[in-house]
Amino acid sequence: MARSTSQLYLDGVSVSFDGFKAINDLSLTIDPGEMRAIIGPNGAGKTTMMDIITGKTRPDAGEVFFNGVIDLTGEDEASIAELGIGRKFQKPTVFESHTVWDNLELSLKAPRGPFATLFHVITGAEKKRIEELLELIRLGEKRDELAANLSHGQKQWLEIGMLLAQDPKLLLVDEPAAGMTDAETAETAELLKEIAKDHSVVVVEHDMDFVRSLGVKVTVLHEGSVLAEGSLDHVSADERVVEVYLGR
Ligand SMILES: Nc1ncnc2c1ncn2[C@@H]1O[C@H](COP(=O)(O)OP(=O)(O)OP(=O)(O)O)[C@@H](O)[C@H]1O
Repeated sequence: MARSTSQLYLDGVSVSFDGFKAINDLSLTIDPGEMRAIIGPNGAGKTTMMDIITGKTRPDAGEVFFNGVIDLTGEDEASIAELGIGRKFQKPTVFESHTVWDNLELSLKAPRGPFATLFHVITGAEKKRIEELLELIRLGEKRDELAANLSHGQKQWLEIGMLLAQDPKLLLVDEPAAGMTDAETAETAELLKEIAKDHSVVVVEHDMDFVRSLGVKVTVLHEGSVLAEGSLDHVSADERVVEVYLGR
């Protein structure tokens, strides 16, 4: 697909650590409003790819564009977040000693330095947005609960809600189902599908049942580049994918 109409565009991206090519001529395009699952063995370069997109790691070569025109290799982490790329790390990082509601309120995108945050009076529109987020992340009943008292899965959902409060265009989600109960995993797939109705989403995941339930195009990474791409059935039928990953 053309760069100009893409949400995220990587072309010929490489990065080495001490001479080892963690990302090797990687090319990948995500459409606006697309959800994509990224799978691949340990060390395939999934985390490094996310680090490059979010400005944590600079590529040695290649192009990385957001919204078709914004060269991310020229931006730092803070400005990339500001541009509308949200990243959810594997481990939830919510404010444990605050309530669910306050976690969301503190995350809302608003023009606020330290003083604005301290003296900010929440508007009706902001309250409505928090209500919407609470419903989406299945925590309406837990709004007054301290985040510390949530289950692992609920903390993951809260953090996803906190990212959404920033109004990102693209959400990068690293192994959301890890450590979740089966019921939470199934609910997380539904949640991501709802989010993908109006965001682009990139999900890295090892749980193949979870990936199947997302029902989206899958990219298999291996040794820093794309080994296969297509539906889960398509890539699962690829002998090379079975050999390096699925057959293990
Ligand atoms: N900062 C770094 N310095 C040196 N080597 C690194 C660095 N970051 C990543 N690597 C190496 O690059 C390779 C790719 O790692 P990466 O973490 O991106 O893989 P991954 O696909 O995310 O794996 P996993 O599924 O285990 O999370 C690995 O061999 C890793 O050891």
